[in-house]
Amino acid sequence: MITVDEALAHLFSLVSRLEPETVPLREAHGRVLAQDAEARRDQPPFDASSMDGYAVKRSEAVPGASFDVIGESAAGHGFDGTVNAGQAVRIFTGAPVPEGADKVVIQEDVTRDGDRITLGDRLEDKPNIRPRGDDFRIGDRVEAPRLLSPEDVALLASMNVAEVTVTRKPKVALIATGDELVMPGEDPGPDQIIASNSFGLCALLDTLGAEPRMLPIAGDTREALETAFDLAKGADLVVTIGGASVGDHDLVGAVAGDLGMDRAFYKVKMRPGKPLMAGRMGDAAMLGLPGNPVSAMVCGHIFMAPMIRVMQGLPAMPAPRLSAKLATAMPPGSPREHYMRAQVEDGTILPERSQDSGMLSVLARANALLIRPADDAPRAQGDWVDYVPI
Ligand SMILES: Nc1nc2c(c(=O)[nH]1)N[C@H]1C(S)=C(S)[C@@H](COP(=O)(O)OP(=O)(O)OC[C@H]3O[C@@H](n4cnc5c(N)ncnc54)[C@H](O)[C@@H]3O)O[C@H]1N2
Ligand code: MOO
Repeated sequence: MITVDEALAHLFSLVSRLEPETVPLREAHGRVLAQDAEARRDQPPFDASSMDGYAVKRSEAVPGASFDVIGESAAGHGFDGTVNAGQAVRIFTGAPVPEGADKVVIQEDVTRDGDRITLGDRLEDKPNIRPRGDDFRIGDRVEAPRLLSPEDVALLASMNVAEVTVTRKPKVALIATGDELVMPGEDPGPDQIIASNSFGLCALLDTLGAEPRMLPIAGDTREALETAFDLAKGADLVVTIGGASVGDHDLVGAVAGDLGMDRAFYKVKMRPGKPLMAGRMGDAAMLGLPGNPVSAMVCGHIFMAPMIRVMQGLPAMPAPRLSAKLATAMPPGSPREHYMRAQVEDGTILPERSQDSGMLSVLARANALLIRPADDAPRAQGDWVDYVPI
């Protein structure tokens, strides 16, 4: 059996960055920038007022000073003339500051009488002006690779970037295997259960910005699996669920092998997730996940998600880890690296009482996978441990 780190190294060697494509900005959220995007203008494009008030010369803005109001500058409609000594222009937030003015006195500090204003006794020192290019300048870049957040999209819009070049979405085919499985909403027979893993993994793939495709459930026969692999053609990654262990009906490895899968490894020294397999299958990478529902989801976070990120052009990195203080002592760990379902709250982490890899209710209420290294020594309450947020 290989370690989790060794398995990840194999998985990274099975995938590479996909081709770039250009998409409208509206579709950029959650995509990974494949080419730097460049600001097409300065922002603000002119010295802009940050408040509603009066634009004057800063040197004249002293308590009690009076000015003639000679015009108005509103957002979208600037003032054409110049502000000279003793003059003010009525100005609104976002409007261009007129020539000659270098301060905006907020209207709360001003008394107006017709076209004459007088400043109050206590004035703010701030100019209340956002200088041209203060936010960004023409040619400034958002650098690739970058997973685009809603804030990035807002910035790109402001830069007048209407389209971005991003990595194409990884196409992922999901194959659930097992005669016992039926789809949610169907009527299960007495020995049957509902297929849950492909739904959880599809949802995870959605959040990762991939393009999942759920194939029909494949029964435990060679023919059914061959048909499923055939339907998966065209995918960048084929993910099978179940049938990975050593039982008489666990056929995934054998069928994939017969179909030409070049296996990189089988079995990882981890809990849950031991019977994991992976390899190359024609143009696609293949990841065989164990069927136990928690094992499949944990492997989704620990192995599938980092593979997707590499296909998107992001660096080859394990799932990001944080650390927290243990809320309780723990007995010695097991010989396999253990990803324990746990709850993190206010910087402390509490492992769930049940760590059965069939218990989805436990996984669903957990918000962390507490990582115990292989053969970990007993841990005291208050010890720092690593975890992967989920
Ligand atoms: N003799 C041994 N038995 C088992 C071993 C072992 O080393 N020696 N490993 C155990 C471990 S660890 C795991 S994990 C499981 C994995 O087995 P498979 O990948 O072959 O998965 P299945 O047998 O097909 O299913 C296991 C379990 O999960 C349910 N399942 C499967 N697919 C789904 C799905 N899409 N949605 C919901 N539930 C699913 C299935 O009904 C089984 O209950 O093997 C252990 N056995
Ligand atoms: O590895 Mo199994 O995934 O421990 O339940």
